[in-house]
Amino acid sequence: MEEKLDLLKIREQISSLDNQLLGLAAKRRELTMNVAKSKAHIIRPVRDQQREQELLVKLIQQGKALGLDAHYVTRLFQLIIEDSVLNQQAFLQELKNPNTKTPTVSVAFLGDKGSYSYLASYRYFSRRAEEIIEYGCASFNDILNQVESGNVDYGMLPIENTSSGSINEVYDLLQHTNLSIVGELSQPIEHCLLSAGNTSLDAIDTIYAHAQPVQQCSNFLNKQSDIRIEYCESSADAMQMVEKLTQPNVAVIGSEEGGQLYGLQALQKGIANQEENHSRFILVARKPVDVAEQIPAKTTLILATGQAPGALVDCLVVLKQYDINMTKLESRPIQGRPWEEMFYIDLEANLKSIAMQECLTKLTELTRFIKVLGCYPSEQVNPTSVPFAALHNE
Ligand SMILES: O=C(O)C(=O)C[C@]1(C(=O)O)C=C[C@@H](O)C=C1
Repeated sequence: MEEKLDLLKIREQISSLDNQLLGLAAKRRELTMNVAKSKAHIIRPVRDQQREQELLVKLIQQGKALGLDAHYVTRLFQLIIEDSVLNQQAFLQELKNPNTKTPTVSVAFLGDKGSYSYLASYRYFSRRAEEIIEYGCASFNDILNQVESGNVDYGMLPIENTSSGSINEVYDLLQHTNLSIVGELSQPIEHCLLSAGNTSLDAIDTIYAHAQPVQQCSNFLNKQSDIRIEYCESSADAMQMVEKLTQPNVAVIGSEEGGQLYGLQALQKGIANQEENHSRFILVARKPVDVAEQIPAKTTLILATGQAPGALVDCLVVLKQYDINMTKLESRPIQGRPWEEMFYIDLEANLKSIAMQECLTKLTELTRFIKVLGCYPSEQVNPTSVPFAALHNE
């Protein structure tokens, strides 16, 4: 009895400390927003990795004196700094594009509540809007139509995945749209096998899933004998189906978070081929945005070269001349022109920079067709590493 009382008391103390930690995290966030306001005036980059490293090294030393290990302190503060960077970026971006600031946004995404695109939409706008009007769509084409017609403000589209690669259908649709890419988001995708009610893996003979998760979980699925895959338009459709059937022999591939919306439980977690499974999403809108100078920007282009030997190489040499880094190069066939390719290129550059403008002029001379799909803030916050000596007591 005494032990139980003790446990309750200790837990109360822990909860009270956790609450204080949250209060401090909120105060820190407020201070970093003041930093962002100051950087808006003096036009300094949001990221200062030297300051981050000094901060981490000092915190590791202070943590050691308190009995906290270096890796724990590093991970904790890398996460806090990532939040700080992303919030500062969102703030500066709103300042640069005041017309885009609205408390309510309408977003079209693939599938219904609980789909990966639904979760990505909520995550992206958690820093940017107070309310989301959801618009679940049956296809990628429908998402673009909803934005193009003015029915919704934004469309969220998956573009690539670390295990299954590029999503070709989305690339092909981007060739023909007038919409602009205004944002990106990298979202961890944690596939689970979910079921309605109590059952076991052995009892499952039918799995409902979207084609992408099936591809990304092929190793797990190949190991299951006598399993039938029922393909669905989206992961949300698949989850709805399994919720409706409520049978012990059916399961669905989806996220645990999404499954909770349908009362589904995880039979097995982490079933993707690659442990680190991430999808990159792009956000499209009718009007392009400008990216604040303090933020790392990406510009996405599509271009078609002539059939001359080395035509693509000539374009890449121009990027090298202007010291512009390319983070992705994808090629897709051009409809009606057999064996000709359209190239999609992601560049680490702000469209409004002099280098990018001059580079575009040169690329235009070298290509048959060129179009800027958008310039948007890069959401990739690579954690600052700490020197080996700081981590290892030296
Ligand atoms: O000190 C700054 O300049 C900040 O922007 C704050 C902060 C932090 O959260 O500590 C965030 C980003 C920078 O890379 C460095 C530090």
